[in-house]
Amino acid sequence: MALDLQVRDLSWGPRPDRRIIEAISFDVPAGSTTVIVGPNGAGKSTLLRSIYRQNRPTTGKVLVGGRNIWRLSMRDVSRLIAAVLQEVAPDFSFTVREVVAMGRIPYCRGLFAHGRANEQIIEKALADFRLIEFANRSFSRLSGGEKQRALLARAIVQEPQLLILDEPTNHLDIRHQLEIIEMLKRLNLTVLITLHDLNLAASLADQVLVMRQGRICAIGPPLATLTAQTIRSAFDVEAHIDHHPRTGKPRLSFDLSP
Ligand SMILES: Nc1ncnc2c1ncn2[C@@H]1O[C@H](COP(=O)(O)OP(=O)(O)OP(=O)(O)O)[C@@H](O)[C@H]1O
Repeated sequence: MALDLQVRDLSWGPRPDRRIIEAISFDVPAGSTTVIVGPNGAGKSTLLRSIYRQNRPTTGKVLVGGRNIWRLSMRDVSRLIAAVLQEVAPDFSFTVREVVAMGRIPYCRGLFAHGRANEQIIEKALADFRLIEFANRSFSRLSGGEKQRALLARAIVQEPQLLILDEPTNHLDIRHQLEIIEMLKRLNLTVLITLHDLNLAASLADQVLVMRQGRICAIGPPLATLTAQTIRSAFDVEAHIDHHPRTGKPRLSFDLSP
């Protein structure tokens, strides 16, 4: 069962006189996907960190399934929300299977998951993310894209109601990018994700949230938000938009403003 996310009047800054995100309010309906896009420094990662309890909001609140996440224990939050954020992946001296198994910690007493049900969940994620051949290898010896897939698998085995992902495709080759997008579409989860690739955003999103200078500058379905005008105002580039011949989704190409 997926739960909805409600973000209300959320602001955060490192100091009282410096706000990086300001007055952000939006909903992600249960089971749907919202993609956050915006130029470098717009505040996308800061917004995700403020939703995932890393930044205590300066103002506002975050509700998952109607529950204020700051009023829940960390264990309860870990059963509700899984996140793969931009922080450099720690140099774990664990195997890939062990890293993925850590996603089961919120459901276990010890550090590693035991029992048949846990093992099945972990093996399925290793297979879904094409990690079987790396399962017994040290996480620290993987390539950037392989690490990314292992961290995504760890988030999925957490069986969250809400999945928060910051640029999960940035190290992936095109095949793995498309596989991750297809997998996210199939999950019955509420997903909040940042992407720089506006074509991937158009293909995945039920809703697109466009950010600029710490604020929302557009929010709505891809066809209403990924317009030439919004893209010009957020990114200062010209966008040419047609439609993918098979899927009918918006297809975007860009050049610099004359
Ligand atoms: N803890 C912090 N203290 C001071 N400034 C910060 C802090 N965290 C982020 N910033 C600044 O806030 C702005 C927004 O950063 P953020 O990482 O949220 O942007 P972003 O939209 O995710 O960018 P990118 O697309 O480059 O990843 C940047 O100018 C960044 O330097």
